[in-house]
Amino acid sequence: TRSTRPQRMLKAVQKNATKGNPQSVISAIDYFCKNSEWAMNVGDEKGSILDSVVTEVNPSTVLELGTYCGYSTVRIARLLSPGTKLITLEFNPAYATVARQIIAYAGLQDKVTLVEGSSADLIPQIKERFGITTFDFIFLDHWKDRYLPDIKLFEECGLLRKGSVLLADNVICPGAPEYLEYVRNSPRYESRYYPAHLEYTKAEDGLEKSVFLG
Ligand SMILES: O=C(NCc1cccc(CNc2ccc3[nH]ncc3c2)c1)c1cc(-c2ccc(F)cc2)cc(O)c1O
Ligand SMILES: [Mg+2]
Repeated sequence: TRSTRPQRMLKAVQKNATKGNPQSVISAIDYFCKNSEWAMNVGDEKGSILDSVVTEVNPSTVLELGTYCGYSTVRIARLLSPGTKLITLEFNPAYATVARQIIAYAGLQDKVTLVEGSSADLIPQIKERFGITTFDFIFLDHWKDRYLPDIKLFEECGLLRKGSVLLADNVICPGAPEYLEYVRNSPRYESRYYPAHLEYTKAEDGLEKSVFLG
């Protein structure tokens, strides 16, 4: 049967990247998406903004919602201090299978815990399952209609502390209007929009960075 796009992306990584070299894995995926098939990775333009925010925060505890093929997982994990791990959550088992292999190819498997499941189920379990009190950095890149319910869930579960940084992909395209309205109008967040473009296209998109004020 015909391969899937994530499987073809994995093949491109295995063919064009150097094992254990995260930057070469990032470049191989971007090349594949620009020259072969578009895919919903955060991409190089928004990825550079992600890099700068992660570097600025230098987080000890990290959560990513929406692994897909692991592109942003690799971007984040390659920047973490030694001993720091990130938890990434993926609902689609086929995506998770490819992501594990791409993360391993980059040599970052020891810095990543990939959990299969949905945010609604996992978020309330995080404290007991992973011994985490609060997150320093959260990257939202899963179903766009889950951004708002999930940020409220983070608050309810006490997973945010004064200074926790949430970075949301696709706030323009496909869009997360209710989430934007919430973080931009809530007195509990300081929000800032980083304009960019939808990965590998000229369409407008951007990232919203929101700092929890406690
Ligand atoms: O929709 C998007 N991504 C989310 C997504 C999408 C599908 C499946 C999953 C399954 N993974 C999943 C689900 C629920 C979950 N709960 N907790 C974890 C978790 C994980 C996740 C997206 C779309 C576009 C886009 C498409 C088309 C177009 F024309 C323009 C733009 C661009 C992006 O950058 C995007 O990020
Ligand atoms: Mg995205």
